[in-house]
This record gives sequence, C-alpha cells and structure tokens, in this order.
Amino acid sequence: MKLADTTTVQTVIAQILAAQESSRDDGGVETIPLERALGRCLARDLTADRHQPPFNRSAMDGIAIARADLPAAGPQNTLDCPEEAWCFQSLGILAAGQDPGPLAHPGFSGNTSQAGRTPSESEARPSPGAVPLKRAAGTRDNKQAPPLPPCVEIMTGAAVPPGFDTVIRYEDLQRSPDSQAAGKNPPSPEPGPEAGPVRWICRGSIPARGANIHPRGADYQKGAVILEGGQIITSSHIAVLASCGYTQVPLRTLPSITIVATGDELVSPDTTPLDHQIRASNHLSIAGELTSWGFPPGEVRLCPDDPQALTETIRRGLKESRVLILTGAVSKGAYDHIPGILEGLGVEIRIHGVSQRPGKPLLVGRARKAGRADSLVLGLPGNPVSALINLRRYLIPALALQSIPGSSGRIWAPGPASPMSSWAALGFPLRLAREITFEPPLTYYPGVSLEMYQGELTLVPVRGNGSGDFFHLSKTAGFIVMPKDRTRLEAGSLVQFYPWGV
Ligand SMILES: Nc1nc2c(c(=O)[nH]1)N[C@H]1C(S)=C(S)[C@@H](COP(=O)(O)OP(=O)(O)OC[C@H]3O[C@@H](n4cnc5c(N)ncnc54)[C@H](O)[C@@H]3O)O[C@H]1N2
Ligand code: MOO
Repeated sequence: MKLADTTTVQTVIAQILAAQESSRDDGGVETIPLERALGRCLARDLTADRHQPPFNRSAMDGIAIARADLPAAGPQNTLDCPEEAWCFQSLGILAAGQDPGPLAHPGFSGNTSQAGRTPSESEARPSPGAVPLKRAAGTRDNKQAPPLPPCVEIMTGAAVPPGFDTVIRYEDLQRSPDSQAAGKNPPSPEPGPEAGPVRWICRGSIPARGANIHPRGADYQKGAVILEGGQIITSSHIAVLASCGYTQVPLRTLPSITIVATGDELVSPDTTPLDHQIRASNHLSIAGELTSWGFPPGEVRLCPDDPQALTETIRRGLKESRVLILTGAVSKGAYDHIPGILEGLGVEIRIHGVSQRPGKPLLVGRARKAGRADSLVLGLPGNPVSALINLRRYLIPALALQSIPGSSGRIWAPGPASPMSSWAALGFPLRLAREITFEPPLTYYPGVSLEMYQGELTLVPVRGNGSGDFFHLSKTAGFIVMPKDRTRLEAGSLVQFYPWGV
C-alpha cells in the first residue's frame, strides 16, 4: 500500500480497534498477589466470603443499650441519678476485636457464641432481666429501686453484644461515679470494688433504636458479587478484596508489547553521539506512555536501517508479541524500509497515511498467525512528536478497551465505577483558553498546557517548531483534537483533550 494522506481519523480508530480485537487473547488470565493488582483488570466476578460488616459494629465510642429497656413515657429518676435523666448500669467494657458474647444483655436468651449475628426482632425485644423504670420522680428509696437497665461500654469497631441494639456516644453521657469524665481517651477502666458499679447518665434524648450501629450485612451479604470482572482495580477495591481474603487475584493478562525504534542516526542515550548522530528517545517515551496507562512493554529494541536486521527484528517481534510498535522509517525516504519489510513478512497493511498533523505517515497493519490471535502492527513516524501523539491518540484508548471483556465491536465507555484513568484514556472535553487557527484540511493535534482560569481548568495552546520539536511537547499536559473541517477554534470552546499518562 502506497503512502497516502486521505484516510480519516475515524477509519484509523476503526482499523486499530478491529486489529486489536483480533489480537486479543480472551483466555489470558493470571493470578497475581493483591499488592500488585492495582490498575489491572479483574478477570472474573469475585464474591464475598462473609457479610460486611460481619457483626453489628459499633460506629461510635460510647455505651450500648437495649432501646426496649426504656419506658416510652420518658426519662425517670432512678437510683443515684439526677432528675430527668436516663441511667444505665455498666456490665463492662468492650474493645474492637473482643468477643462480645460474655457481655450479652442479661435478658438475651440466644446463643452468645454467634454473638455477631443480627439480633432477630424477638431477641431485640425488652428483656425480662431489665426492669422498666417505674419510680416516681423525686423518690429516693434505694431499697425499693428496681435495677437499672444494663449497658456495655463499647468502642468503635467492636461487635455490639447480643441483646443490645443502640449506641449512645460518650459526648452525650456522664459517668457516675464521676472520677473519670465520660468520653475520655483511653476510655475509663472499670472502677475497683470499693468504687461501686459504674453508671452512665444520659440527660438528653435517647437516640432511636439502631443508632450508631453499622448493622451486620448492611454493605454486602455473604455470596454477593463484590467486584465485577472487567473492573480496573483501584485502592478502594483493594480494601474490599482484602476484607474478603483475596490475597491472590485473577487478572486479565496484559497484552505483550514490543517496541522497535529504527534509524542509522540513532545511538543509545548512554552513548556520546557523533555530530551527525542523535540519541534515540522515542523508544523510551513510547515505553513510558504505555507504562503510565498500565501497559508496560515487554521488549524495547533499537535497530539500524538495515533491511536484513530489520526483517529479523520484526519477525521476532511479531512472533513474541500481540502488539508490535515500530517507530521511524515509515515515510517516503530511500531508507524507509518498514512498509516493504512488513509486506514481505505477510503483514496486511490496512492503513498507511492519515489526513492529520502530526503523524501523517502512520501505518496500521495486522499480522495473521495460523491458530493464534493476530498481532497488531503500529508503524509510528520517527518524528518524536508524531510518534507520541499517535500512540496516545489511537493505541492507548484501544488498549484500554482491550482490557474490558465483552467490549468487542462496540463504542466503549467505562462502567460508572471505573477509575478516572479509564475515562481519561478516551479523552474528555475541556475549554480552550485561547483561540487556535489551522488552515490545512487535516485533523490537527496541537499540544496544550493546563491552567486554572476563574476556578475552571482550561487548555492553553503551547507553541512548537513542528513534529521534530520534542522539547515543546515536554511543556504540554497533552493535546487536543481540531477536527478536519475546522480552521478556527474560538477561545472558550469545548474541545476534546487527551492528557498524557502520569
Ligand atoms: N517526501 C516526504 N518526506 C516526508 C514525508 C512525506 O510525506 N514525504 N513525511 C514527513 C513526515 S510528516 C514525517 S512525520 C516524517 C516521518 O518519517 P519517518 O517515519 O520515516 O521517520 P524518520 O525519517 O526515520 O525520522 C524522522 C525524524 O525523527 C527522528 N527520529 C527517528 N527515530 C527516532 C527515535 N527513536 N528517537 C528520536 N528521534 C527519532 C529522526 O532522526 C528524524 O529526524 O517524514 C517526513 N518526510
Ligand atoms: O506528519 Mo509529520 O508527523 O507532520 O512530521
């Protein structure tokens, strides 16, 4: 196929998606330790091994009470309590991680070995051991005083003991005897025998039943799908997976990627070049951009413009990888051997030349392999700006798509819970701070920086010296799309922005 420049951007996207889809290995699953799963794509649905929370979890430091122990009429005076207050007698103190069974409500008749279970309605009803307070206000006859309703001092994260159903915060309580103020940290220890029983006094209103308790199974139930296959794993997913004991996670395998940079003028960056040579940089910037979106290349090679060496390097790259990225030697020069070599190796060249700037000589090919998934071949121009912009514009969104199961043939959009990077891979609209004009009838990708203007993130064009000027690219946050049919984009207009990865 001869280098042309009539192919549209839309055709390139369609061809890359088609080639990429055919190079996809749907069976590719690997099991990886959870700590290394961040940013990777989950291969299948994972389910919960227990409820979350696994027990009725106190959400506050304070006391657990049984709401039904209290008479509906309102606070009563009771033994040693001031007027118009609720009083509770402490059975003990419970820290997170302690078995709440021994501190079950005296009236609880269930099995305390299953202390974390959600109390049933009958279990949560007033218990016979807790006598409702019936004494008249002002009465101070200790002998006739009925026992106080029980409570348990409880810390945030502790399992609410069976038979209790409401937590009152320390801030809303006073302790009696008041040798230690309520709400102190560390919480007040049980007094010695001489100090008498600890009572907690609540002068305000008692919160509703269930207050300050995070009920067992409220977030998810045992057996529920906690994470769907196809999800890109973020730090919050790591928390969910860890809580269900998934220390090893099934992940979709990453596409194998080889980068080959070609050119006789190129020397390795660790070499001092002769005056007419340059240090190669594209292979590293391309590898960096791929890695920053979660697709690290397996192999990165430099190769001179020697047809035999190139043929061997490309043959090897096709064999070893699903995506072969070449940079340089795709234009019309006497030493631009790449298209010919690809054709010689049986690669179908689907696109060579796109009506865009930069990146006009872009090449897209597909290598069919008997009995195996195809390989996608991307021939990026050697000019550093063209190489990086084309990679970001076409391959990064296609690779992001590849990691999503079942996305075949559809315009892809990440799921609602997808991380920002999934959305950003596709580009998103932002406002242009300054006008851009461009006359040629080509899709144009000018570099832009980001600036805050009146509280809004805006795009500012960055001037450069063409597609060989990689220095100006280092001052950009990404680039935008100026469609082929536009010669002017006004300041304030919304444009599609493609950020670089980080
Ligand atoms: N007669 C024509 N000449 C050119 C055309 C055309 O249509 N007709 N297209 C121009 C455009 S547009 C581009 S883009 C370049 C792309 O050419 P190649 O892909 O063949 O790239 P090279 O010639 O090999 O290199 C171009 C430029 O980039 C430097 N380079 C190459 N590789 C690297 C690397 N790995 N790291 C850093 N820099 C690299 C190379 O030294 C050259 O300066 O062709 C135009 N010509
Ligand atoms: O299309 Mo080229 O990338 O302008 O130099």
